Amino acid sequence: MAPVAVKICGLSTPETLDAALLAGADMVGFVHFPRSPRHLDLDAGRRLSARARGRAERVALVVDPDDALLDAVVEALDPDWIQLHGRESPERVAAARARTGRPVMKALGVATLDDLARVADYAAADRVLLDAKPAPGALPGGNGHAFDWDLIARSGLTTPFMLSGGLTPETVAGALAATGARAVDVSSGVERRPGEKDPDRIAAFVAAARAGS
Ligand SMILES: O=C(O)c1ccccc1NCC(=O)[C@H](O)[C@H](O)COP(=O)(O)O
Repeated sequence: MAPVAVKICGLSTPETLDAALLAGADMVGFVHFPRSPRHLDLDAGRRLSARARGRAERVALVVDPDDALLDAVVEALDPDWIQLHGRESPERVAAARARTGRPVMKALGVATLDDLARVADYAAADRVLLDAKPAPGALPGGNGHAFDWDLIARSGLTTPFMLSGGLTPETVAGALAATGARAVDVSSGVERRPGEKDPDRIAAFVAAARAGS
């Protein structure tokens, strides 16, 4: 069986990006969303993404982007993936995929079985990322909250997914066992404080995910 794929999201410095690459992360995520403590402007995103080129799959994360923002992010970061982390419809996912020529990962917030039923609507996405549904007024993601993993088994979900939301080096092995996920994503759980990644926790997360495979 292939090893569990690991994405480290919200990287914002060369040092922490290098820590993720050295640890063997499969995907590295760059957030372009001004409200986020992990926001990178396009110039900073361009530099970090270039640094990771060919060393991991680079993910540009945007929230309800219009076409102009999609174009600008693709021009600057030349990402391997686009992650849509807002309220994008299935039609918008398909349009973003066609416009950018990049695979699209669509994040879906999960709090109930009904939320998991929505996965079936997103066949246009190349990958679905299941994250905790944010509280009203909170950021769309990166909140460090887990959802009830038992919902996944109860839903009968058969579509492959990336598991996200409140994962840490301490919990990721249990999450893999509980959900059967073959891909995981983390942001807050490898930080010292919002927006400040910890290289040691990044390494510990990747090792724990691989050990739990
Ligand atoms: O990380 C952010 O600041 C962010 C802001 C706006 C939309 C999405 C965001 N992050 C999305 C991610 O992919 C996170 O890794 C995911 O939500 C898990 O975050 P966490 O629970 O903190 O590990």
